[in-house]
Amino acid sequence: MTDAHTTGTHGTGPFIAAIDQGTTSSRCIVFDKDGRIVSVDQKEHEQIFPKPGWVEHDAAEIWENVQEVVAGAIVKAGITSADVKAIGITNQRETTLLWDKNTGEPVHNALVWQDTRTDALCKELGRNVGQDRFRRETGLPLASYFAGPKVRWLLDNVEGLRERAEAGDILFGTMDSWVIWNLTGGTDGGVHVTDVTNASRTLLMNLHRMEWDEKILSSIGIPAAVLPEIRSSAEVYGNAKGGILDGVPVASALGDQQAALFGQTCFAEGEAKSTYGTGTFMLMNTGGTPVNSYNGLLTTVGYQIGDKPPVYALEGSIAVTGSLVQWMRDQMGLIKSAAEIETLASSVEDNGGAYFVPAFSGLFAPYWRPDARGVIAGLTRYVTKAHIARAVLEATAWQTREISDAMTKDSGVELTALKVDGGMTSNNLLMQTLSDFLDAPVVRPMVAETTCLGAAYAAGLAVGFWPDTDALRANWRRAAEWTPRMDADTRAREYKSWLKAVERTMGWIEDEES
Ligand SMILES: Nc1ncnc2c1ncn2[C@@H]1O[C@H](COP(=O)(O)OP(=O)(O)O)[C@@H](O)[C@H]1O
Ligand SMILES: O=P(O)(O)OC[C@H](O)CO
Repeated sequence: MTDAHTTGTHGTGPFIAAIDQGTTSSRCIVFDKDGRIVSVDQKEHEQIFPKPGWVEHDAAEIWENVQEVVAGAIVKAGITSADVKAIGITNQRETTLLWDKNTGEPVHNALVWQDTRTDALCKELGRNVGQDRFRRETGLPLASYFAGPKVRWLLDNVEGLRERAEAGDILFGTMDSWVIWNLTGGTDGGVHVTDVTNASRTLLMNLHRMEWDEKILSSIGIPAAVLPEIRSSAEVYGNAKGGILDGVPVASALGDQQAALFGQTCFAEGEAKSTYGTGTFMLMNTGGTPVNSYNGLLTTVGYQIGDKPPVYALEGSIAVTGSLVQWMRDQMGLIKSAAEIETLASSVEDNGGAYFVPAFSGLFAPYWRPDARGVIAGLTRYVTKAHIARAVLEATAWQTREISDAMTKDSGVELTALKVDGGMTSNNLLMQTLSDFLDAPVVRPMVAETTCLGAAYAAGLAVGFWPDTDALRANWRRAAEWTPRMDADTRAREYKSWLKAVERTMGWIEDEES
């Protein structure tokens, strides 16, 4: 690893504020013109697990927290709304909310992206409508991960909701829409919009036309009256009404993984980033045309700046990475803090023959198998908790390798380097392992908060705070780099064992159980 630190004093303003409404917390960061962090405020919200496989959030709590962290970040920065030229929004994607437009009340908790309650519904839709149709029109496989089936579940399961939705009283949104609607006035004239990146995660948007797909809407059974207007990722949707940022333009929205792609300045075709948090999401910029995936990736929108044409991306989504480390800490009690996994794993030379495939809620990319469940393979009496810790970290690295292989097959582009960010990238052993398994350099930027940075960049472009993407590229600075050290034979042998362990996870859940 090499270090190339540069820290400087913050500029004197003006500034851009970005709100990241994430899976576990909401945060607000104020950035200066050089893309440096001026202040941060963050608040966690409750994770609600009503049944196995169900995950919900209280959207009213989230909106309260968003207002708190925005005020917190502005106060910490010692500035006023006059110093803030625009607000950008980024968000956990797919998490689905319906609310009453007359009262502003959510009709149910939000159904979180990890929630698997729509598995059976997706199977039924696959039989009736066909998997291919969804792939072709929306770029996505039919899976419970995405928003559309969650909307249908709510309409079917909240009493009287379908009638209210058809009468035009109910609004649907992912968390970007919910935050923007509230920020711009809520029941007092709030704008009901989403951006192309978030819309591309619903299974409802036609990826080629960037419009809601009427045929798909009618086959899933969702009335068009609930849908937000689809807009670009960088334009002024409206001004904040009330609150500490009253009057400031709300000027960007991007799903958090697309925001990280933008914040990592992956503006050229073939550039890729991977974000290591609760889950891991690798995105590669594929330019102006959507690339079909035949290897289990998602075709998605990377970003769209104002009236410029959209830029597409290929994505590999991994459901469980950082959350496996949390599981080791909270459920197994094998470590006291997430950081301790590195010390434990470093106390042994290798995995001792153990491979851990964390298919806790099935496998996402590149398999899309809801019937898979977690497996620790290769156990002997020799294996210690330190070997398991090592296998936990290797699981994240091998899953990235599988996605990188799929990306090369789909795009024809060989990965020359991977830009990384997210909480797990503070783990040096993991980053070295990743570079070893990918056989490519792994690079981490100075500003690790690339998600908020991407939203700030898009908002700043929309209001002319930054002139163009070249100015943003100039802000990107390398903080650390890891290069491969593993020999090719070891890599090939280990990869084969990993793939064998993956095989063992499949088909654990029988049809009737799902
Ligand atoms: N040193 C570490 N080694 C491995 N995993 C870590 C480490 N530090 C944090 N994590 C994991 O990273 C995740 C938090 O990263 P973050 O980017 O904040 O996630 P998110 O945005 O998804 O909430 C947690 O799941 C945690 O277990
Ligand atoms: O909020 P995060 O960082 O866990 O990201 C969640 C993803 O957007 C889910 O697709």
